[in-house]
Amino acid sequence: MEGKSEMIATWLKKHRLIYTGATRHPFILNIRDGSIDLSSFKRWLAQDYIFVRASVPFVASILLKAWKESDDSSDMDLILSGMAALNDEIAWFKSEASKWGVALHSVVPHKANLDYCRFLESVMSPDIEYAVAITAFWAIEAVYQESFAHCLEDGSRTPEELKETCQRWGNTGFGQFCRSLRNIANRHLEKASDDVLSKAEVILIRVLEHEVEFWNMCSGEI
Ligand SMILES: Cc1ncc(CNC=O)c(N)n1
Repeated sequence: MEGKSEMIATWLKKHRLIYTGATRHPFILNIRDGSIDLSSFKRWLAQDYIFVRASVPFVASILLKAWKESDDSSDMDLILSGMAALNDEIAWFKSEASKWGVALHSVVPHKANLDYCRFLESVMSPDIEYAVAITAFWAIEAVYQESFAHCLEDGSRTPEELKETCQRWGNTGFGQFCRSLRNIANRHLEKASDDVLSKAEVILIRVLEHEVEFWNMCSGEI
């Protein structure tokens, strides 16, 4: 197989439409142009809190795979920093929810969220190779980074009260974290068999589809 060195770039080119669908979703474009409906934002806040909690065991499973399978101990340091960020994030969701009057304990997860959390659980299986799982982790984080960074670019009209949310994932430190994850994924994909490569490509597409469904759920009237 030719050119295994930048698999992520190859796949992003190949699956550009779905990637753009996930990172430039109307939900994000509506934050960026200031037309976001606050009930949609609150729905996102409540549902994402559930998703972020489900991300903790997911990231823990990746930490375990890195410990077992990686040849580079700095992988673990980065993944551990991702876990620490989730801890801060959970505290942030609680304070943000109380600011917006959203009662997190009574939130019922919607179908798209349940489906996505079930998908995360499937990737936690010990049968899923590290290269595949880290590709999924990168994609999950990259979608949020690219989406929220877009809301902070010059010319955006993001409402003042939503800027802190956009900063959470749109900041340059998180951008660097995503680039480091991408480098780790590329390095492991380079050594992977064709079978593992095709599994990683499928996982990447699944993540992007789940992200689109998640935004759809937040935008909808349900
Ligand atoms: C649905 C979804 N996708 C990605 C992220 C970003 N990861 C951690 O915060 C998130 N919070 N929610």
